Amino acid sequence: MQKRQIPASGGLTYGGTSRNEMGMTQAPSSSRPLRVTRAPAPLAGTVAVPGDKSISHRALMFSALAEGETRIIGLLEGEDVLRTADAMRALGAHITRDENGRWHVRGRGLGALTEPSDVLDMGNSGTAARLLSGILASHGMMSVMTGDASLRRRPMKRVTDPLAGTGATFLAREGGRLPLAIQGNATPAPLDYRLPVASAQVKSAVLLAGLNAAGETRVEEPVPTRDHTENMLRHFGAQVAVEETPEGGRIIRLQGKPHLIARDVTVPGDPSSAAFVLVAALLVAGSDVVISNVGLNPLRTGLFTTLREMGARLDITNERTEGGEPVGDLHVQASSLQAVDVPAERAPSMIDEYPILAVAAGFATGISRFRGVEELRVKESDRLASTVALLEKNGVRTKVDGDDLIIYGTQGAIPGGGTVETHMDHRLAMSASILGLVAENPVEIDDTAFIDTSFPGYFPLLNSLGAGFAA
Ligand SMILES: O=C(O)C1=C[C@@H](OP(=O)(O)O)[C@@H](O)[C@H](O)C1
Ligand SMILES: C=C(OP(=O)(O)O)C(=O)O
Repeated sequence: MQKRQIPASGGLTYGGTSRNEMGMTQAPSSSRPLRVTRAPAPLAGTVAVPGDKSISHRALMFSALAEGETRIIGLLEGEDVLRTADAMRALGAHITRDENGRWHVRGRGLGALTEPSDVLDMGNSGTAARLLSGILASHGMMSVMTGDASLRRRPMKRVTDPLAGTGATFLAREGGRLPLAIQGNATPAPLDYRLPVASAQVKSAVLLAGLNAAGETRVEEPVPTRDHTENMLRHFGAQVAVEETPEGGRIIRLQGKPHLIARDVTVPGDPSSAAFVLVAALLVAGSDVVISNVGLNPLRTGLFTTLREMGARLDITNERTEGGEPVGDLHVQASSLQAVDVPAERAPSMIDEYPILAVAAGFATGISRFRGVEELRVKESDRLASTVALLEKNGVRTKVDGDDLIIYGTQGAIPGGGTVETHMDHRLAMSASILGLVAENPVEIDDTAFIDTSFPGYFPLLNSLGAGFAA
């Protein structure tokens, strides 16, 4: 198995993917299949998961738009985020990593990014592609963005439709998919947009385009989504006002042309990564685990609420605020879980956690229903279909009812024995690995390489708790 190196100032190598001399992503150079057998013993110990992916992307992008040098502590060094670092370098920011693992970004200042001389390759990352499109649309230059086979399948019209209102023009493939050519506008018009889907990526793309637009950019979201963009833009000096609507949504107003100034950013542990360790500890009998320094932004913690409703023994200790975000330590003990009915409004606060919640529901007692999970269809894989296949192949019955997913719990007796296809989806691979730890028969996973996009060091971390993965 080849290990990806962390670059000091460029020249990335990737574990799961490779690039040709044009900088374009090739099919995964080598897949990493894995056979997972039951955990040999209870999981025990204390671990810290890598930095938050959403916050890490934003820290690199916003610091590249600020004046001065930003220091980032705890940046996620996963492939998705390294793609963003690579892209911001290609746009003129100076980005390095020091020997203590801190990242330094010398920004260009708002409106001062330079035209990239080559295609920007966003790899597997929807967040990188969508947020960057807002920045590129509002700079007077021509750029082309692409990604790997998974990202090239994902919808981009959800961002290019609103961004066209700035005066930028886009040329994309059928259905608005990558590769995407963008002719940005140096004097973009500010947007006033109501999100048709609950998406923090679309909200952020519109807000980022608004940075370089004179006047006020307004975004209305029917259901609140993660607000890291709003929080971090304020941290860098922008004026962002947020108002709750009587219907439970939010209106965000950004004043254009702020003076963005470099500020240190401390990245908390990613709750979406902690989710896998948490569910493993809940399901492997006798486990007792602490996950320290996990981000607890209330727009990210829907899984914790849901697991508690299922009967999880989950305590949050040492709650504090770090770098403007709430953080704490999770203490989790193996628990006997009951089925749950997850309301649709909760989906944005746990959107990436459904595959691993599905494993917990498959192990639980009773019939669970996850309501309104249609957005799962447009992730790294069609996660509704791939989560169903993960469970069904391992002997757990499921049903898709419109946009709801129904899971028939096995009362702690998942048969296993299936071969799981992960479709270039890191969350599917991690969910399958946890299912394998508690299933009665070994589980085969076709490829675990994409785990490096969001959770480098995943298997060693779980093995330090006693999981016994052969990876
Ligand atoms: O803004 C972000 O950082 C993200 C938003 C979510 O996507 P959507 O905006 O498509 O829901 C999430 O699934 C993704 O992993 C990260
Ligand atoms: C959906 C995800 O990420 P992205 O949209 O950035 O590819 C994810 O990490 O689960």
